[in-house]
Amino acid sequence: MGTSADSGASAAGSRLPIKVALAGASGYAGGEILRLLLGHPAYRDGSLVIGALTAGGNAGTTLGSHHPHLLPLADRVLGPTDIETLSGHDVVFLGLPHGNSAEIAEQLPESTVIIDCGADFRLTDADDWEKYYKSAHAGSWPYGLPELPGGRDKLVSATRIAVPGCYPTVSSLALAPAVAAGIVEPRVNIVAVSGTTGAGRAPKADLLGSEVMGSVRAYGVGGAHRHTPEIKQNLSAIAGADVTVSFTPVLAPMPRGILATCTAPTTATVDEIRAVYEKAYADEPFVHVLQEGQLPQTGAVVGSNVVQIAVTVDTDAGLLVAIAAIDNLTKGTAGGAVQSMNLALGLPETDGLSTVGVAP
Ligand SMILES: NC(=O)C1=CN([C@@H]2O[C@H](COP(=O)(O)OP(=O)(O)OC[C@H]3O[C@@H](n4cnc5c(N)ncnc54)[C@H](OP(=O)(O)O)[C@@H]3O)[C@@H](O)[C@H]2O)C=CC1
Ligand SMILES: CC(=O)N[C@@H](CCC(=O)OP(=O)(O)O)C(=O)O
Repeated sequence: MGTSADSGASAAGSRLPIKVALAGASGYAGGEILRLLLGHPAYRDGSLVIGALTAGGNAGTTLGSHHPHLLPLADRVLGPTDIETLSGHDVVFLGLPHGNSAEIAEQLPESTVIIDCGADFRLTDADDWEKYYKSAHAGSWPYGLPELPGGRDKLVSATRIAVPGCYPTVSSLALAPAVAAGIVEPRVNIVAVSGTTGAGRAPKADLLGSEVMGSVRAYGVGGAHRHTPEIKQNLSAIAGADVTVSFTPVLAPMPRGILATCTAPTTATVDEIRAVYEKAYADEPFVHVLQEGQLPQTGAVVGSNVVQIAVTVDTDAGLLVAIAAIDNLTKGTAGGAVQSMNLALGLPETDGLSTVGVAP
């Protein structure tokens, strides 16, 4: 890890107490950010304070009416998501639907650390953005995935951070070591099963309990899902050349978690591959490469910021098989956002983030 507690104390010290605002507090990502902040050592010792909390149509209601588990903040009334409410903070988290971040970001001072959980600033290629999001490209910001090669350096002292999508987080980390080491051909296939909180909280007919329970279904197939270019961007940057990505998301009847099964052609042995992964992630506090014979499961990472990864080789098929699990709301959004905040402010990177899940 590149950030020491000592340098953290001095960097954050220049802004103490750190005042944090959150836009989209009634949503799933917003609720999870607040859960993590309430357990953050800086909040507990008073050096981080939680300021404005905002929403869209739910402005004027209490946080507790949306997140009854966030008891210490239950009586807070959500404000409107506007510049007046969000000004005057050191850190502003944006947990808003895509397309809402740029207008807010451009009105806040450069010195404000803005951490966007939406997609608006993730893609560097304007054509990709326009093809998948059907709107004008707002630009790109440092990408909030420190475990990617060179990823951490971009976040230290950053004042604008784009938190990755949940599927790109798990898929990129599952494949990055193999791609970086050149032990797979640059053609990867990813099938990832997600819980329903990945779709957000806004009501949608095909996400009604009775539509989702007791059934598993693919969606966004055939390269249509907007996370395809994001995964391709990450892996191609690591490879230094184009990586072809086939990505198929699958919706499962569970609230949290993603299990991604990733394959790529290889001639390497399982021992060679394991050695590559163990070396790549040896110093990463949140990436756990499992022992031979163990397999990741979403139930083991609920509420934690951990990515569990297992790697093996299907020798008959000539394929590397990397399987990875995350909690989409923690490492897949809010945990990644808080980890990025820690790096940006020079706080210890792991502060407020558990490696211990909730099970069963
Ligand atoms: N859920 C996940 O696993 C992940 C989510 N993300 C991203 O995080 C962001 C938030 O997602 P999530 O929390 O799931 O979404 P939710 O639908 O659960 O929450 C959205 C939040 O934004 C507010 N909001 C909606 N429209 C507007 C608007 N026009 N102006 C102001 N506020 C508005 C909502 O307020 P109100 O209640 O008033 O409508 C709510 O607080 C999205 O960009 C999403 O893509 C990223 C990775 C994973
Ligand atoms: C289950 C489900 O619907 N998941 C969401 C992805 C959630 C996420 O990470 O996405 P963004 O931040 O890019 O919206 C989807 O497929 O659209």
